[in-house]
Amino acid sequence: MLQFFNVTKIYPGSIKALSDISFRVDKGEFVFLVGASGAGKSTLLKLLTREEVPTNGQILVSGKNIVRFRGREVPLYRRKIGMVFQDFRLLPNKTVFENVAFALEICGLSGKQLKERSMYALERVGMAKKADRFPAELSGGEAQRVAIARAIVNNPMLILADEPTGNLDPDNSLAIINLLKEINYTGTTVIVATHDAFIVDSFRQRVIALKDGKLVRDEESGAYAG
Ligand SMILES: Nc1ncnc2c1ncn2[C@@H]1O[C@H](COP(=O)(O)OP(=O)(O)OP(=O)(O)O)[C@@H](O)[C@H]1O
Repeated sequence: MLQFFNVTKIYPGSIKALSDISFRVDKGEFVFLVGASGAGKSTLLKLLTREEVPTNGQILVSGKNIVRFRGREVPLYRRKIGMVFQDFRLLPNKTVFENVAFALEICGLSGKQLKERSMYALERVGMAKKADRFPAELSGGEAQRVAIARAIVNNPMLILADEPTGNLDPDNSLAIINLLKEINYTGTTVIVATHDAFIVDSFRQRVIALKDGKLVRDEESGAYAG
């Protein structure tokens, strides 16, 4: 489903964030991307969302070289990816329902279908009953559930989560990763960047470890530390 070929990313100022990275993730896999702060995890995710382009190397997603995308290809590609962030990034002046529906509106959906699909996504994350609340009225765990509903409402092929448990306590962290696992069971590929050792050790999934921009470990059923 996605493949990195010898990807290097050098930011202005000669900062080498990623160095000669190659790996492949198949459809339906669940991957923890681990590494200390500054190891290059966010850069790798930004290459996948096409917020950044590699300095060298190629990235294939669903058979397409995303490095070569031009113009309209980029927003169309991004619609197929669900993003989840540490700080939730919900729109404060929109309700829970509106936050999720907004992702569909951008794609031109309206009316009954928009309502049904938004409510179904909220049901999947257990937040339908709070559809009319505003983000400020939610706990961190609830806010992250809504963010996940927003990420899945378009039926993405890929979910990228950048430190999704960074603002949550251990119980909520487990619940959020369990939710991402449930979504993964339905065939969506999931990549979670994290430095939460407790989470990684609890779930024992594939682990790709970065250190100083290099891929230093790729293990099935891995632990946080090698
Ligand atoms: N836009 C940028 N311009 C210049 N340097 C950058 C930029 N973004 C990241 N870097 C640098 O690239 C390296 C990798 O950063 P990155 O954010 O990918 O690491 P990370 O593993 O996600 O860290 P964290 O867990 O703290 O988010 C770091 O040295 C960082 O300072």
